[in-house]
Amino acid sequence: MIEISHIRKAFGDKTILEDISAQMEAGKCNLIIGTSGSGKTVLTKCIVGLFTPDSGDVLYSGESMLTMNKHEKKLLRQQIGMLFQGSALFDSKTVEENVRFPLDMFSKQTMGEKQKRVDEVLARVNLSGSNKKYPAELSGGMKKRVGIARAIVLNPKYLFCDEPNSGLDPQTSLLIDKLIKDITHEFKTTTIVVTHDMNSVMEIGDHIIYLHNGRKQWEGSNKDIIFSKDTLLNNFIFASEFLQDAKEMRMIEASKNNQL
Ligand SMILES: Nc1ncnc2c1ncn2[C@@H]1O[C@H](COP(=O)(O)OP(=O)(O)OP(=O)(O)O)[C@@H](O)[C@H]1O
Repeated sequence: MIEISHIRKAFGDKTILEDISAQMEAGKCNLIIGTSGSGKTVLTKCIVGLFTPDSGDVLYSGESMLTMNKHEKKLLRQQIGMLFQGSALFDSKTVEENVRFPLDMFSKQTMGEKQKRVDEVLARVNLSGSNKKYPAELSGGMKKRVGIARAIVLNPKYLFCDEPNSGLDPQTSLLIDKLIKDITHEFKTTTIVVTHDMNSVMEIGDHIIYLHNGRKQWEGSNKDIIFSKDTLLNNFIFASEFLQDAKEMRMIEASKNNQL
């Protein structure tokens, strides 16, 4: 579990994050959502240690990241898998070289052991047989799956996904969401997904943190969201008439189910 407590971050005299506290639960998909510029990336960078908050704390399994020494931070980083926006693969490396990269950096495994692990994670993301391909030969969805394989190759406790659906068609987005959800539940990772994708919010949002102007405006699950009366959240999530109708239908469905 990751706990953030009273995080504040400013750049110069511009306050970006104000007093944000939340818990990211293990074995769950924790989503950070909000309009552009609301502070999602800055908050995520504070959580992974790329930015130091001006005040507040970030606790990984109860231990403050801010007071860790260099060695402890290095150990923590090895427990964090990251899926970057746009996948961030090395174009000059093959799929298997990309996926093996964290093992080359951090593990003392033999080449044979690394190969076995690479094959395992490629199979997990349904890319067996693509080992020798180069990123240029892959579709956007395949690149994301390579990115996911690389993010999980060290068996991370924490998995960060930055806008995993950006640039993907709706059908491929669903597959990527399903993969992230399954991996989270299967390996009990504490997964944090930064997203704009409303479908992801409803499909994989076990726990959602909604930021507005650098503050936590709302927190809850995808089930709570349909009944939320928070106007800002409603305007953000159910922006169009179509989505508003979908929300009403879900509310009717949910209340019917409760009556059964
Ligand atoms: N290194 C930085 N120095 C100064 N200001 C920054 C820095 N990084 C981000 N900001 C500012 O912080 C605010 C929040 O940015 P952030 O990137 O966290 O928003 P976001 O919610 O992730 O937006 P988007 O959805 O567009 O990615 C913006 O006003 C941005 O200009």
